[in-house]
Amino acid sequence: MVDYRTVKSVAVLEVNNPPVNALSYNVRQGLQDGIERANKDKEIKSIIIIGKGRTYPAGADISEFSKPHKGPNLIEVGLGIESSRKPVISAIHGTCLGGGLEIALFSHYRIALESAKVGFPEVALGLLPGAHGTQRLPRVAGMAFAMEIITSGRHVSAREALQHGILDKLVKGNLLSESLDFAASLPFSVPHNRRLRNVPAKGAENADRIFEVALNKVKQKQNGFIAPINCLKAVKAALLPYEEGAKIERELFMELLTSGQAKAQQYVFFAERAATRWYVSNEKNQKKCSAVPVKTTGVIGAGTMGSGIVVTLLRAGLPVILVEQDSQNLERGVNMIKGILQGSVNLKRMTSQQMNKCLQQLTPAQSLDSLHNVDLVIEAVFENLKLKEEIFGKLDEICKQQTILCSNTSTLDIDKIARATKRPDKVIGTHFFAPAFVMPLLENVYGTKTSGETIATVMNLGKTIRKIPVLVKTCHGFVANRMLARYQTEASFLLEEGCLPHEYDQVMEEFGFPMGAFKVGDLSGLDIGYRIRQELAKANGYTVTTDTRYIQGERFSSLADKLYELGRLGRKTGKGWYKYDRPGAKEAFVDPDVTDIILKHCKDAGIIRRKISTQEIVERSMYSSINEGFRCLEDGVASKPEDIDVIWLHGFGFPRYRGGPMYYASTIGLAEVYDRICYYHKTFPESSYWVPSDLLRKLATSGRNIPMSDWSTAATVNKSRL
Ligand SMILES: CCCCCCCC/C=C\C/C=C/C(=O)SCCNC(=O)CCNC(=O)[C@H](O)C(C)(C)COP(=O)(O)OP(=O)(O)OC[C@H]1O[C@@H](n2cnc3c(N)ncnc32)[C@H](O)[C@@H]1OP(=O)(O)O
Repeated sequence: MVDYRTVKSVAVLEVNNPPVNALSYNVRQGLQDGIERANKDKEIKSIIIIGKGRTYPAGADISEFSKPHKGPNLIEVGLGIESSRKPVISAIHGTCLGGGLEIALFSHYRIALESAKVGFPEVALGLLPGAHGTQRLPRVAGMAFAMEIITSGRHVSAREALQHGILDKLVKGNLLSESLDFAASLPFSVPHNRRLRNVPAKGAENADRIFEVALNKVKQKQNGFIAPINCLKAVKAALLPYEEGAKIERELFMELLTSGQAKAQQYVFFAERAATRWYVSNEKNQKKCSAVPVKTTGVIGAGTMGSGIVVTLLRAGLPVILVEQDSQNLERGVNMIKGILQGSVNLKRMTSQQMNKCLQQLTPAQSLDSLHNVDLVIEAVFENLKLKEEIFGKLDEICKQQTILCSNTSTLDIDKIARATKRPDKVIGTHFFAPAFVMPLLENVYGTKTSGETIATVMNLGKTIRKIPVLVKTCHGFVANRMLARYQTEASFLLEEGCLPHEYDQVMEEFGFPMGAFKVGDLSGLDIGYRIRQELAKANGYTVTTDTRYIQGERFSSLADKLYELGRLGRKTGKGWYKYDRPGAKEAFVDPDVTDIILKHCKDAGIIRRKISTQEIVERSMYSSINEGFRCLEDGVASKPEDIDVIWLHGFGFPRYRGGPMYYASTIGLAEVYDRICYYHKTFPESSYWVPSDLLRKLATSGRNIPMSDWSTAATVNKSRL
């Protein structure tokens, strides 16, 4: 794990733990042994720590946090490095992160390739840099920079790190030979100030103010997360004598390590990576199927979704032909695209030059014929099966044989859309989330006949356009909207039974969602849900009016439709579930008119309102969705619970520190979740989605604590084997 070799009078400790040289037990042991050995060897004058392969150590081994501790800990290894009598140089390339940067800061000198990045991403794992990182960074880079870097977790370029004193020298070319030259230029002993414990933290004079500003910022931007607050407290402790500060860091670290938040965030780290891996069958899976190259693309529909998708493709360097039949709509779409890109320039996320380059790649067109030669088309027209079938039929005639045809449908059956073509193997759903140029999720939806190659191509496309692609099987609503429907329906029933929109939203925002369901409704527009309900009714042969209380025996709330019919479409009309200062404004105010509408609705329907507890709001919103999540696993629509969690984290802003709905269920305990679902099923028999999922029942009543990794397999085995 750590190869020891000597080059002239220099000991080179090369960390060899692919893929990212994480500081696993064997690496820590190897570094400790190597430092001791080099110090004992009279021929050795200095020591270089370097990473083999793609990077200097990118941090502690995250998978070890949940296991019993083995070997020397990172602090012991670091202290051994710092107290080395012979100068230790960290030679950095790739991503020097977390524990890796701590090892570098224990070293006496840091030299790096210009392409390297450094950072403390622990905050994203619910932790703080607990091997004295919070004590050492302020000593080289100052309190303000340390607080910013440690609470944001951002990766800092080598050049910026040099400017802030984190690195001593940048080099090009061969890192080892540059480091050997650097070593040769050093004194034989370690100067006092190269041991960072001997140096005071910079910026002490303004520390209180810096702390307050930083604290306000994290409370605003990372509300609900405890790690950023502990990070700040730990950095502030760097003003104390070194040992005292390190003791405080340790206490704050241990508090985080044992918190549910850190465990959830570490679960998310691995879940996000697991979600990009896909397996449909022995023949259709990531290992066996390769993506085809996508060099040219087309998007159909220049509405909000279509335009957002175009921006996403353009930003990834892909040329796009945007097709919209109506010239005014096309012009509006192109202006929207320009506006979004200009917004990125204003926010300094891209340069004007980059924006112009993107726009040069955009070809507006009014006919589908212009798509004849593209590699991949994404249809983003209104959610209407007939319309989509018609478009796919035409595309099949127009596009070259190899073109992959994608639909941005959010609910419709991919198999039905595919049937409109003679190439069902090349038809797939690519469900983007609004706004498409912001939301990281891409829910890719395969149909019965979609080929492995097509799946591989859109999973690959997801990465190319910097989204998190998750693969699911077709069904009505797929995973995201199928589960969300439960969540939203329960929210609407809670309004009928006693909540007001702001009361409901406050509870779910305190749970950790960035916005409650009613604020989200106002943001998306109440016309969207209205049209979907009308389309669904048409497709299934029933009618929905503002008097409807039941649809095919199922309870239904027409409150949202009542608001729609009053022209309350949400933010865009300045009125929805809330009122706004003007159309398009963001700040929502409680509207007494909405309270009156709700109260009248309840009176007319003979509903007796009651006080609803926070617990009931959270349980009904989350457990109804979780029950549906288990059904998705049961049906094979989702292949693993991690996929569902990633969908909620990146599609709906589920709080990361709770891991995702399925992980959240595991922390509550499946037996408890199941009991409550049974209770709600008894209480609300007219909502069939409360019927407990078979899989959940199996898992909850097995008498064992079955790990999440076994939930999907449990869907296919019978109870006696659980
Ligand atoms: C008495 C108690 C005393 C306690 C004393 C001890 C106190 C201090 C202890 C610890 C403090 C230090 C904490 C840390 O260092 S936490 C870790 C900080 N580092 C990170 O968070 C980096 C995480 N990794 C990444 O961000 C990326 O992987 C990357 C930027 C390094 C590379 O990105 P990319 O090229 O896109 O690769 P992948 O992300 O796909 O990763 C490849 C592969 O590697 C796995 N992996 C990555 N990092 C780690 C890691 N740190 N630990 C374990 N595994 C890691 C990743 O899961 C992928 O695996 P695969 O999916 O199976 O391929």
